[in-house]
Amino acid sequence: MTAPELVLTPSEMKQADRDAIASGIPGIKLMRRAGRAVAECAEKLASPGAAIVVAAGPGQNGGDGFIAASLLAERGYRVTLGLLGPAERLMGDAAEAAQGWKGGIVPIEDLRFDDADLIVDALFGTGLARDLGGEARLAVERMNASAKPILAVDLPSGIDGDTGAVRGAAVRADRTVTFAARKPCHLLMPGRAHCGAVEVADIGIPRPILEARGGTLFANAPALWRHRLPRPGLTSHKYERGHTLVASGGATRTGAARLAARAALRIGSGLVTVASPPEAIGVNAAHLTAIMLRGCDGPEGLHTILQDQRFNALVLGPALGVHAGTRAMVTVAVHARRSLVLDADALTSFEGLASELHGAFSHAPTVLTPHGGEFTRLFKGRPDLLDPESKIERARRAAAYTGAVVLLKGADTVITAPDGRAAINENGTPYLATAGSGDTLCGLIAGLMAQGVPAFEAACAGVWIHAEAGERFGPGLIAEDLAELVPGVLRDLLR
Ligand SMILES: NC(=O)C1=CN([C@@H]2O[C@H](COP(=O)(O)OP(=O)(O)OC[C@H]3O[C@@H](n4cnc5c(N)ncnc54)[C@H](OP(=O)(O)O)[C@@H]3O)[C@@H](O)[C@H]2O)[C@@H](O)CC1
Ligand SMILES: [K+]
Repeated sequence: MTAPELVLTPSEMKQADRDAIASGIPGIKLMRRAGRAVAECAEKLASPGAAIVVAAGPGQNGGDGFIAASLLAERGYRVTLGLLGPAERLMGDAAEAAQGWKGGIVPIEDLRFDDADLIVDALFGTGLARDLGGEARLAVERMNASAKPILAVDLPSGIDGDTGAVRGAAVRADRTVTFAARKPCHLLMPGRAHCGAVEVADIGIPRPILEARGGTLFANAPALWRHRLPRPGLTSHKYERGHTLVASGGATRTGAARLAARAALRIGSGLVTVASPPEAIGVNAAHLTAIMLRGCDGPEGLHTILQDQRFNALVLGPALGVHAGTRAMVTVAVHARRSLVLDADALTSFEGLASELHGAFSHAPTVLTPHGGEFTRLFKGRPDLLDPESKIERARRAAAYTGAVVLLKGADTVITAPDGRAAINENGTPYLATAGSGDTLCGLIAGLMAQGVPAFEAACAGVWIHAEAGERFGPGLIAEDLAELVPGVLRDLLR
C-alpha cells in the first residue's frame, strides 16, 4: 500500500529540518542536495550552455540558489547571479554556499532578466515574513514581466507557504522544485496556480522525521482512503450495504434530492430512499425507478421514518428551503444519531445561529459541505472561525467547533476532521461548477457512509471521485452525468 502524501507547513518543515540536523545530517548537506535538485531541474528546462539568471535572496532559499548557480556554471551554463541585499549579511549555511560561488554577484536591481533563457527564483521560500516591498517586489515584477521561463526554488517568491496567498506580489513560475514534502501553498489557491508543475526532491530527511513533525495534513488522493472503500463480497447482501435517505424539496424543487439519491446508489449504498413532502410525491414518483420513495411531512415525518433503524445515512439540505422547518429537520436527524451530510439550505438555515451548532455533531458521523459563501453565512459572528487567513485553519476550527467533518469547497477543497486531520484536494476541474454538482457530491459521501466508511475518509473519497468523474467527462458535463461516471472511477480504484 502506498503511504499517503504528507504535506508539511513551513514551521513543521523547519522543525523537521532541525531534527534531521540533530540526527547527524549537517545542514549544509541538506542545502547542497536541495541546490543539486534545483540544478538538475534547470538542466531539463535549459539547453546546454544557455543563459541562466539566478535571483538569490538573503536567507537559506538564496543559499540553495548559490549552490545551484555553482553547479550550473560547472556544467557549462552561462550563469549570472543577483543578490538581494549585501553579501556580508548572508548567514550560516547560506554564507557557506555563497563562498562556493566563484562568479560575480550583481545587485538585484541590476539583474537583467530579459537576457535569460531561464530564471531561477531563489529570493524567498518558507521564511517569507511579510508583504514584498521595495527592491524585492520590483525584482519579482521584473521577473514576471520578462515572460522568460521561471524555475522557483521551494516555492514562488511572494507566495505565503502556509496559506498560498500572494503577499504583495509573487513570482509566476513554470516549474517549482520543493524539498522533502509539499507545503500547503503548493496545493492551495492562488499559490498552486503560481507554482507551475511541482517536483518534490528527496534531500535525505527520513520519512519518520517528517511524520513526527507533520502527519496531520495530506494531499487528498486514493492513498489516503482507498483501503476504506467497501468491497462487497460474494455473500454480501444489499441490506448490509446500508440505506441512504435523502430529503426532497417541494413540488418544484425535487431534482437536487434525486441527483443526490442516484449518486448514493451508484457509489454502492445498498438501498436509497427519497423522503418527499406529500405534494411532491407525484413528481418524484414519475422520475424514480431503483430508488424508493416515502412520504415525509416535515420534521415529524422525518422523525417517524427514522424510527426504522435501517436508514443509516442521511442527506439534508439540497433544495430543502431556508427556514425554521429545515432547522427542525436537522435537529431530528442529529437526535437520531445517523450518519449525516448537511449541505446548502440545511447550512444556510443556521445563518447567524452558529452557537446552535457548537458540539452538535460530536455524537454521530457528520459531514458539512459548505462553499466559501455558505461557510461565511453559517459562522457569521464567529471571527475565531472566519478570520484565520489559512483556509485549512478556518476549516479545522469549524470542525473542532461543530464536531463534524467540514468540507470547505472550492478549486482547492479542504476537508478537515474534529481530531485535526486535514486534506487538500487538487483534482477538481472547472467543469464541476455546474448546477446540481454539489447535490451529487452529498450523495456520494452519504452513500459511502451508509456502507460504513468513516466520515473523514468518506468526504475525502467523495470529493476525489466526484472530481475524477468530472475530469473524465470534460466539456459539456452536467450533473446528471456525474453519477453515471462513478462506476468507471470505482472500478479503477478497486482494481
Ligand atoms: N527546511 C529544509 O529542510 C531546508 C530548507 N532549505 C531552504 O531554506 C529555505 C528557508 O530558509 P529561511 O528560513 O532562511 O527563509 P527564506 O525563505 O530564505 O527567507 C528568509 C529571509 O528573507 C528575509 N525576508 C523575509 N520576508 C521578507 C520580505 N517580505 N522582504 C524582504 N526580506 C524578507 C528574511 O529577513 P528578515 O525577515 O530577518 O528581515 C530572511 O533573511 C527554504 O525555503 C528552502 O529553500 C534548503 O536549504 C534545504 C533544507
Ligand atoms: K523561491
